[in-house]
Amino acid sequence: MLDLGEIRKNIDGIDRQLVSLFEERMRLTSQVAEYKIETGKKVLDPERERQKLEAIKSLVEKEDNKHPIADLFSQIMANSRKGQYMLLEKMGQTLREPYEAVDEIKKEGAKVVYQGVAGAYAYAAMLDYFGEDVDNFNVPTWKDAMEAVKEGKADYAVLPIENSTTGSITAVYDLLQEYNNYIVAEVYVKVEHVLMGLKGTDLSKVTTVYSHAQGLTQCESFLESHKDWQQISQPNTAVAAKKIFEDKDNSHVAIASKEAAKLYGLEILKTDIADEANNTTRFVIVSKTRTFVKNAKKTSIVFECVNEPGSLYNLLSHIIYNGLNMTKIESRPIEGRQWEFRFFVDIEGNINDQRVMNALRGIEEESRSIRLLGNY
Ligand SMILES: C=C(O[C@@H]1C=C(C(=O)O)C=C[C@H]1O)C(=O)O
Repeated sequence: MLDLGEIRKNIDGIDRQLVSLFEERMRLTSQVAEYKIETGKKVLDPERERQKLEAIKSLVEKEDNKHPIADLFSQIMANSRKGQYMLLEKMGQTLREPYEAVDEIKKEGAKVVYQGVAGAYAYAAMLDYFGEDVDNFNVPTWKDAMEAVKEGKADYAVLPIENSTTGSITAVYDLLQEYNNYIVAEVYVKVEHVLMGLKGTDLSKVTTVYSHAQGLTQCESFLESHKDWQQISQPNTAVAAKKIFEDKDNSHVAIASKEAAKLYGLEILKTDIADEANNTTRFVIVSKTRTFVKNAKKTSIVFECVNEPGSLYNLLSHIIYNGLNMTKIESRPIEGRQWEFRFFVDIEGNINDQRVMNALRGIEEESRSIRLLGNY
């Protein structure tokens, strides 16, 4: 009968040796880092790593151990690189481009662009962030809003990035990649649909309800109890509200935001009519300048990795290794390279946080490309 306790004691002895050898190896790789700091040589040396893995595989006696030993040494080398990036960042050898750190994003006198019409949810997000008196204008598309910021016609654009029920707004992610604009803030707007009509509207005499198709779908249960109402969709909810105001027919009602009701002087006939009580959209405030608030808590990046096994896993390992919390990952196809993707990632932390610096450094060194999208 084998003695489990005895076997485990032997394993413990071997592990002690492995740990001490590992630490000795890490000390040597720190010296390599010092050499690299002096000479400007890159941390990752793929050829050396390839040769190392081949050499290590040839050392094993048992064929079955070839794969596990290569796996183990890949991890050891990846960790030695992470340690080296940490040293490089600590020594001030950062690759990060400079940015302007401010106490607050400047709102006074700012010109703001949003997509849609007054009373739409982007409009509500803008008022929420910049205040009721904001100098603003609107454009037909999200791309127009990005363009207005790029050309300096607006200081900031307000763009929806994700909805709690329907998910990411992928077209906006693509625009963040296409334009060199930065995310400087975010705003969460609860999409609260209300029923509105002309002052004194009698619900029992209503014949027609206008809204955006999404608005009608999102209030399905409420509309079930008004089956006799004809449902007519409009380009967006604010246009539906405007229609009620212009048509002056008190048998017509609209489903839109509270802001739209206020803007067109309509009476709110019923609140909270959406099926999903916590329907929220997250908007980002985008600027042409690299200006981030000092107390920013979230870092957004976009990177591309090479198309080979484990490459995404390896890049994400920089986030895990530095103990950071990843709050979002979104993949989007890369134009002109079929079935290759770029990844948009949000992590908790300020870009001056040592752990964030280390992780971004590692991803920067080992990805095909990386761009900082914002810190807010
Ligand atoms: C330690 C070095 O840096 C990196 C890590 C390696 C390792 O841990 O063996 C090997 C090559 C480099 O990618 C080195 O260049 O020797």
